[in-house]
Amino acid sequence: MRVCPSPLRIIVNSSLNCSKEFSTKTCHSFPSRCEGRNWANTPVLLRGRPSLIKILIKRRLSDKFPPTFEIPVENIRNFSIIAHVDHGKSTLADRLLEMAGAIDKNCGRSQVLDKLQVERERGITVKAQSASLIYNVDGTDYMLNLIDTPGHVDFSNEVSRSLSACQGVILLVDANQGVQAQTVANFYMAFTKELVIIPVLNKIDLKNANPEAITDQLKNIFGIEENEVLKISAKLGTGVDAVLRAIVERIPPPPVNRDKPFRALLFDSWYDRYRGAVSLLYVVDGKVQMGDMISSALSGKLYEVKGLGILTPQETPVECLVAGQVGFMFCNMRSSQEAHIGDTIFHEGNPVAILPEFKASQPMVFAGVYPVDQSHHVELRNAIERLVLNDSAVTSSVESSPALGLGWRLGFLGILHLEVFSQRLLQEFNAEVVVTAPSVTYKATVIGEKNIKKYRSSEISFSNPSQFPDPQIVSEYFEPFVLGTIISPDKYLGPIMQLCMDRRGIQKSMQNIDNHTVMMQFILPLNEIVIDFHDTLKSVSSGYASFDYEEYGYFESKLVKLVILLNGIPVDELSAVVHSSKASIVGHKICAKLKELIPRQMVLIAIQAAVGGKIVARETLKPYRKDVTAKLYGGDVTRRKKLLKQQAEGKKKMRMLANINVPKDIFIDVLKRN
Ligand SMILES: Nc1nc2c(ncn2[C@@H]2O[C@H](COP(=O)(O)OP(=O)(O)OP(=O)(O)O)[C@@H](O)[C@H]2O)c(=O)[nH]1
Repeated sequence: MRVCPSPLRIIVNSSLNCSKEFSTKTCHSFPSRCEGRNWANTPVLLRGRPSLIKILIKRRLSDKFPPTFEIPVENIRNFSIIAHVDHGKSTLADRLLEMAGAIDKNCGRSQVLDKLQVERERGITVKAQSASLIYNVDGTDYMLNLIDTPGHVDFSNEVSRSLSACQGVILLVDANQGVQAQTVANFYMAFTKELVIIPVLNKIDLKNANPEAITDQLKNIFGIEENEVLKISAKLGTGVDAVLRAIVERIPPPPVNRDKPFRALLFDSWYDRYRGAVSLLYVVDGKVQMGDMISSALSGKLYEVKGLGILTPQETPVECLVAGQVGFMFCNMRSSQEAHIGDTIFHEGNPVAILPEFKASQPMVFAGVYPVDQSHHVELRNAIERLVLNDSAVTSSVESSPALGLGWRLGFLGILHLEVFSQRLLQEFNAEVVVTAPSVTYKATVIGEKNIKKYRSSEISFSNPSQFPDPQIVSEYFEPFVLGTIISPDKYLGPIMQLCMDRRGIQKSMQNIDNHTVMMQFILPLNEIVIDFHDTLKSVSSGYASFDYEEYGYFESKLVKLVILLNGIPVDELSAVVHSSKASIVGHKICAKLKELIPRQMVLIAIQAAVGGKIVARETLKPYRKDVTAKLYGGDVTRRKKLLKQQAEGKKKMRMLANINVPKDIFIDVLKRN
């Protein structure tokens, strides 16, 4: 808590949630003005005696949150809300927060737990967020630790990470759309972890909602009985109290022991300028207090606990965290790599059994990320390190490119993940980047003793087309496949089958989940789905089909390197690895797309695609000289200079490839098929 001199400005906590400011004439009106609102994080302008205001604030905070160790384990419930994209997870989280009094109904914000700018702009959750609520049922206070998770498949890592701190989940299903692909994936994720599943149908207020039919779907697919299903409207708040009661009644308290030595699972972290790495802990045994010396099982390093707190959903400091609780801790972890997701934290000199580390998701797509200006290399390195701390699914290694300089090859769970990451780099760290064409990781078996020695193994992996091994030294190439699940109304079956066949898919199964809806499984090459499969699927099914996928292993494939040449010079940054049957089609598409994307320049540009020295496609971009001052007849010289300056600024946004200026976003845009 910070108290500044007159006029008094009190910020109980610096991360603002309800950012309305208000002022009062005297401090005596403070309690009444604040009654019933969540003001713990609100900056308050007051005139009065600081000491009195401090007392009022403390009293109010302690009203809501008794010292955390006073809450018995049997009154704690840890749960996540899981669902398909847009089925209403964040809206339900808002209602739960409101009903528990953690946020004010009139604070003027929705989806309160979607804190990132990118989440608010895109209207999707990309980062799981926790909140601890105190909720009273029949005269007993319960501490509910809720985690709102993302719905998109590219962020499934966030869901599985969150579930490791929970004993139950709310499986939310849109009563209009019904069971979708991520509903199935999320259900099985919770089911295999043996968590209690509370099925909840949302959006029953919608005119087209059909709760009875969707209840049947839940029964057919998951064997969920009708009497287990709750029906709510998260938007209007209808039935949400029954959800809170079900959480208390159906989900068991965490299986923890407060008498054992301290042991906690580090399951999320973020970077703070002043405090370094902040870790989110699920305390499994014992308790941790301010000033304790703790150790990390993975690094063996020692730290002194400098701060502890719970998220309410604002950061609320506490003196200690006890077994069963979810809370944050900072302890002078200066380097981002020190806060390792899945690590076990314990008291110094008191080793404990290491908690099972959860299986990290493997990155599916890789792309080169380079600073727009090489002089910003160090700043970008720091930004990437800090962002990776908050997004543990991203992997990174250093790489360089003749055209783009020094950069990193980053691994992502999908294209949306890549786009969100680069958007966060810009918004949260002011780091503008060039992202190269995304690619998946291929494998090859190398032959010849000399070559095996050179590569140090007979099997090599590569994700960058520039590392494509010479076909003469390779006996087989392998590419990764996924098992895709598609759920759609049956009237779109034809176009969906056609799309999957076009993408080299093999049908594995088909099941009716009700009279109008089918669930299909296809084995698909990952490189055929990473870029635009989801968008195309949506467009062929008028938006009704949903898609989810999981790894299915590597299979032999006839791969070739499709080299793109600009005026005869090969450009690795634009080249791609493709199946031989698709080389010509993809080559024509890339050349046509490049013709569209590269601005006409003063020289003629030949755009060619080649496989093994044979040209498979060609486009020609005619020369053009743009005299921006041509329209000026006489007039002031400053106008002429202004136009030339604008033209020079435009050129700065271009990258030089094979002596040709190209827009910096060309690498991703060229792969988008539409
Ligand atoms: N009519 C109606 N609309 C709802 C209800 N619940 C949520 N919505 C709307 O559904 C849309 C998606 O809601 P969100 O809460 O963002 O969904 P989400 O599941 O958190 O979305 P992701 O995190 O992106 O997966 C928003 O426009 C909400 O206003 C409801 O009960 N009734």
